[in-house]
Amino acid sequence: MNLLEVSHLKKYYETHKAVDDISFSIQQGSIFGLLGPNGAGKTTLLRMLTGIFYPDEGKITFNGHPFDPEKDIQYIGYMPEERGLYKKMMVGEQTLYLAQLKGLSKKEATSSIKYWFDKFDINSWYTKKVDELSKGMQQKVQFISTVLHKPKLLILDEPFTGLDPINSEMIKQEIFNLSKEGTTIIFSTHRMEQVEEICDHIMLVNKGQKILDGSVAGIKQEFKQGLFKVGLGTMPNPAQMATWHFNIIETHDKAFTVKLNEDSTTNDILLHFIRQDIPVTYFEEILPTINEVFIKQVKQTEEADLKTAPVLS
Ligand SMILES: Nc1ncnc2c1ncn2[C@@H]1O[C@H](COP(=O)(O)OP(=O)(O)OP(=O)(O)O)[C@@H](O)[C@H]1O
Repeated sequence: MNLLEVSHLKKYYETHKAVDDISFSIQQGSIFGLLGPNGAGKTTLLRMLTGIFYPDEGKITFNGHPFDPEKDIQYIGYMPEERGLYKKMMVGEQTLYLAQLKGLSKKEATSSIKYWFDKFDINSWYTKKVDELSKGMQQKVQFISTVLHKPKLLILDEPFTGLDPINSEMIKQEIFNLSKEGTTIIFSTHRMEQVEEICDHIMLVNKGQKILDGSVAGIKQEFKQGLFKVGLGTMPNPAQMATWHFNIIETHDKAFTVKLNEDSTTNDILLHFIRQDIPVTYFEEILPTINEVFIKQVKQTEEADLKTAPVLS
């Protein structure tokens, strides 16, 4: 089931098209990565999904019905990139206030706060002012404040900024746990290695438009280039490497990166060595990283834009 369906969404700042006809859907429980270079329109899009902005055009369907920001906001948790805790308020008092704003009773809020503060072992922070916490500690409080009301849709904008590796790991595990329990997560970041580790689906936007949308595994398959790593037990001489089935791209000792030619198959690579009695110690397909796909796609749209731009005389 899709928790969110977005259809032909548009948002303009005067004449500038910040979000320009974007459509996509997100399955319940998915961890969906929203990617794009600076100024692509991600924040504008997230603000429409959280009811902060109304779209100029298009439709958002949330949990099977037309999105109603006033009613649905209690089912959404949004951790924006600019953090929004009140600096002079005590941590406990503040989390209680934020949970009640999201519709929890005082009793429910207190019990949820206890659960999360125990889990993160931060009970001693309860009576501290936000001001007295480090940036990373504030980040943890902000994360807790975003999930206290058990949102159906959790939107996290750069949730790991300022966190050390241990705290990043803790938050990452919580993201996985929440997804397993059925929470749908939109995760916006510029850190591509985190996208590979965390997301099951990604959407890439540039200049307000969607340029790629699919499962992480599917996108890696779509952009693969027939590259393989072959490890050999003995060093072949140049004549033993010569074949029309593949080209050698890189050599490291007895390990080779090869590019398969279009009419050949992976078995042709293996047979090439086996027939010559050269032992194959390992064989692995090299898939592109999401970072490589991101750079390739963004560059491609920039080049296409340059070609269609009017020539100034
Ligand atoms: N309040 C505003 N008024 C006018 N233009 C705006 C406003 N907010 C954003 N923009 C413009 O809209 C475009 C999209 O901005 P947005 O903040 O949504 O991008 P982003 O993808 O979140 O970028 P970043 O990764 O840098 O945070 C940019 O060109 C930006 O300059």
